[in-house]
Amino acid sequence: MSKTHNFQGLETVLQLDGPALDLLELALGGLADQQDLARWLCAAGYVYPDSANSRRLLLADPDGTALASVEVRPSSTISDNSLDVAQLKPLARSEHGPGRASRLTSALTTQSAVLFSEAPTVSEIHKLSLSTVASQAFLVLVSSSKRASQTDYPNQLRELHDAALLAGAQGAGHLIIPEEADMQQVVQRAVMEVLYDFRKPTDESLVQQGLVVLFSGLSGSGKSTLARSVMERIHLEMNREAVLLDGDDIRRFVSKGLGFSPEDRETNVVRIGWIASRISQVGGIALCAPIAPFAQARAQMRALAEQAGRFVLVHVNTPLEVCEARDRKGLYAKARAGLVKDFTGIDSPYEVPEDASLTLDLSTLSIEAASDQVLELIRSTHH
Ligand SMILES: Nc1ncnc2c1ncn2[C@@H]1O[C@H](COP(=O)(O)OS(=O)(=O)O)[C@@H](OP(=O)(O)O)[C@H]1O
Ligand SMILES: Nc1ncnc2c1ncn2[C@@H]1O[C@H](COP(=O)(O)OP(=O)(O)O)[C@@H](O)[C@H]1O
Repeated sequence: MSKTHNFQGLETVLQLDGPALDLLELALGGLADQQDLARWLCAAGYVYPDSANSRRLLLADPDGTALASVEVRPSSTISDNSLDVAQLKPLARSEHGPGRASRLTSALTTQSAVLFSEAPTVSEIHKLSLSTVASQAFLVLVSSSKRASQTDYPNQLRELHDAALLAGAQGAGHLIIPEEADMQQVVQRAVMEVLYDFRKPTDESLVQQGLVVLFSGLSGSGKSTLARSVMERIHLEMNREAVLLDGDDIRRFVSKGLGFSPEDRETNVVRIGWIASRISQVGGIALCAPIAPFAQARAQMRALAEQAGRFVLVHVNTPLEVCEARDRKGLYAKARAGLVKDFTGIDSPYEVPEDASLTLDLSTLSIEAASDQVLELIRSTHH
């Protein structure tokens, strides 16, 4: 999610993520409307129209480098709950994203272009090399931000550059257009003359969508046991990559040193959310099994995950009495005796989720029956 803070105490800095950065770059290069950028900033919750009394913002990349400054004010169109942007000024060159050197961010004024939506096929290269105009052509791969974040994208770019060499074309580059921008308009602004348009209708179902599943519940409720069973079945039955981010492992390797105060728990859960969303971004399935007792941290995890792909929350609501009776680690006994403080369910709260896609009581359901339900949910979120 976006981060807003003051830069050297002077101006508000908005740290943008992938699609917003792509849109900013297009707007700076004259390929997208500044107004599209304003709408995106509002829709994604970066700025709120009613709180913007004409102010200057610095738009930064995730490293905090300010790429542009912009003035925003509430929209002059009364019905439009958005912002007007003015004076969008570049400050630094972008360095994020794949294939930086061959990325098109302003109009190709001198060359004619051949458009692709994936790496050129052998027959397309052949057709191109026979053409009398091939030597004037520039090959352009037109992609979305989502497509460009997939792991095979660098390969596609390499194949595009090879194709340009083989066909004797002028060169190759790629245009990354976020879903929020008008693709047709960007292409028209970027390319003066289209020699061939080899683009194929994009079938989104072919782009494997990532998923984050959060199993939240009390210690001993069965989160890890269930998540492990789900992971094995995803590998076997769906032939997909799934990674288990177990609460205990994360505490050992990622959140070592953190305790169980509400602040430390939030930090822990958001870290898991960040790692999970990176897995999801490349089409993987991340299964997370922390207690995650607080709604606020779960919401942050959801926001991170939904930027990358899908998110589902499974509430493992095995009753406290059962978890306590299991007490595999003896921690409930210690908590009751006051030897362990801030123990969830004893002297630290568990806020029951109101946004769970599934609620499973593992004192009455077998692991097989529970994992059947989770698998069904996962399949239904994957078309
Ligand atoms: N005070 C306190 N409260 C709750 N749990 C405690 C506590 N101290 C240690 N443990 C052990 O730590 C595991 C929970 O860690 P999590 O990272 O999942 O918790 S949280 O999401 O950050 O709230 C949890 O493991 P699981 O049983 O796998 O859930 C406990 O074994
Ligand atoms: N139906 C069930 N589902 C999940 N766990 C069960 C079930 N019945 C018994 N158990 C036992 O309960 C314990 C749950 O522990 P674990 O999966 O580590 O929970 P958590 O990760 O929520 O702390 C395990 O020892 C598991 O064998």
